[in-house]
Amino acid sequence: MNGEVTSIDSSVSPSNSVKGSNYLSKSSQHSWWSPQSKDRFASVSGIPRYSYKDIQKATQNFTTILGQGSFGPVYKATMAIGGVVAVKVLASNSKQGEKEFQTEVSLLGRLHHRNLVNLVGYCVDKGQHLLIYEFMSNGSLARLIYSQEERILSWEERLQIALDISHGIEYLHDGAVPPVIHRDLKSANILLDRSMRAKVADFGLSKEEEFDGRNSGLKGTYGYIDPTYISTNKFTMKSDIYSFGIILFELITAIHPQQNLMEYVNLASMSPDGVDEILDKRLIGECNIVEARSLAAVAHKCLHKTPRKRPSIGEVSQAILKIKRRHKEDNTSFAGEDISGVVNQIELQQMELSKMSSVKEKITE
Ligand SMILES: Nc1ncnc2c1ncn2[C@@H]1O[C@H](COP(=O)(O)OP(=O)(O)OP(=O)(O)O)[C@@H](O)[C@H]1O
Repeated sequence: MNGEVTSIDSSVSPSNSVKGSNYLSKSSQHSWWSPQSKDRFASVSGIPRYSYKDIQKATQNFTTILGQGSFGPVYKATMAIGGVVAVKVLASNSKQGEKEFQTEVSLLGRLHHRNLVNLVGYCVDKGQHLLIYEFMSNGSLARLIYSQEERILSWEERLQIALDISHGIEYLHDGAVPPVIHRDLKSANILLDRSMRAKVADFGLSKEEEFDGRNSGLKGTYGYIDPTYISTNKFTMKSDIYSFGIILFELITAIHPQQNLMEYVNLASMSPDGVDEILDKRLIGECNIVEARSLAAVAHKCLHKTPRKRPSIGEVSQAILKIKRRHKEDNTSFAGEDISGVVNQIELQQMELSKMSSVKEKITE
C-alpha cells in the first residue's frame, strides 16, 4: 500500500492528476491575482508564474513578514486590485534546480480543496524560488492555542477545526491521485482563514530530512512523529493519522506535544474519564464533557501503537462529524427546553393575570 503512496517531491512524474471534480475548486480561482508580466513566463499546470519584480512590488519590497518557517520567511503581499496573498521565499541555498522546482509546483498546483491552503502562484526568477499561497488572516492553530494574546477558541470552534483538518487530510489521502502523505502535520501547519475555518498547509514540499533540528534521516517535527516511523523508517498514511491524533489532543488540552503532552495523555488514559483532568482549563464549564471524552477517544485511536489498528482518515472524519452533529442536536434541544421554559412562564403569568382580572371584575360587580 505504501508503495503506491506519494509524498510529492521532484522525483514524481508530473502526469499525475487529482481525481474527483467535487474536490476541485473553481478553475477561475483567484482571478484577482493576475500577474502583471505573466506573458514573459510560461506557467506550469495552470498555476500563474510571476516575475521577481511582480513579487517585489506586491510585497512592497518584502516589508511585511508573516512568519519564518524552515524553508525561509513568509511575506504578506497586496495586489493593487486588492487581493492579499502570502509569499513563501524558499531558501536560496536550496539544492533544488529550476526543473525540479517547476515539477514540484505543477504537482502542488493539482491539489485543490477548501481545507488546504491552496497554491495560487509561483516565481522562479533571478535564482529565487517563491511560492504564493492564499492568505490566511487568522494565522496558525498553534498561535491560537498557545498565545496568551489570542482570544480563547470555543469548544464549537475546536470541533469545526478538527473536522476541517480531517477533511483536508482526507482529500490528500483519498482524493488525490496518487495519494499524498503530508509527513509534517502539526498545529503550526494548520492555518485559519477570517471565518476561523481551518486549512492544512505545507503539504507536498520536498524537505531536507530533518528531525529535532538535526539531520537524522527522519522527516517531521519532534512531538508529532509516529514512533513506528522512528523504528522502521517507513512513513505511511497511518503516520499522518498519528500526528493528527496529537493535534486533536492539542485542541482538547492546549498542552504542547513538546511539553510532555503524551505523558499527560497516557496518565489520563488510565481511567475512562481521565481526560477531564487534562482538559484545557479555559474549556471547563464551557464545553460538554461527554463530547470532549468522545473526541479524546478518537484521538486515542489515532495514536494506537500498531499503525494498522489506527482508523483511516475517512473513519476519523465520520467519528468527528458524529460528535459535531450530536453537539448541534443537544444544543438545539437545549434551546428548545429554554424556549419551552419561557413559554411555560408566559403561560403562568397569563393565568395569573386572568385570575387577577376576574377578581377585579368580581370586586367591581
Ligand atoms: N498562507 C499563509 N497565510 C498567512 N500566514 C502564513 C501563510 N503561510 C505561512 N504563514 C505564516 O508564516 C509562518 C511560517 O510558515 P511556514 O509554513 O513557512 O513555516 P512553519 O509551518 O511555521 O514551519 P515549518 O516550515 O518548519 O513547517 C506561519 O507560522 C504563519 O504564521
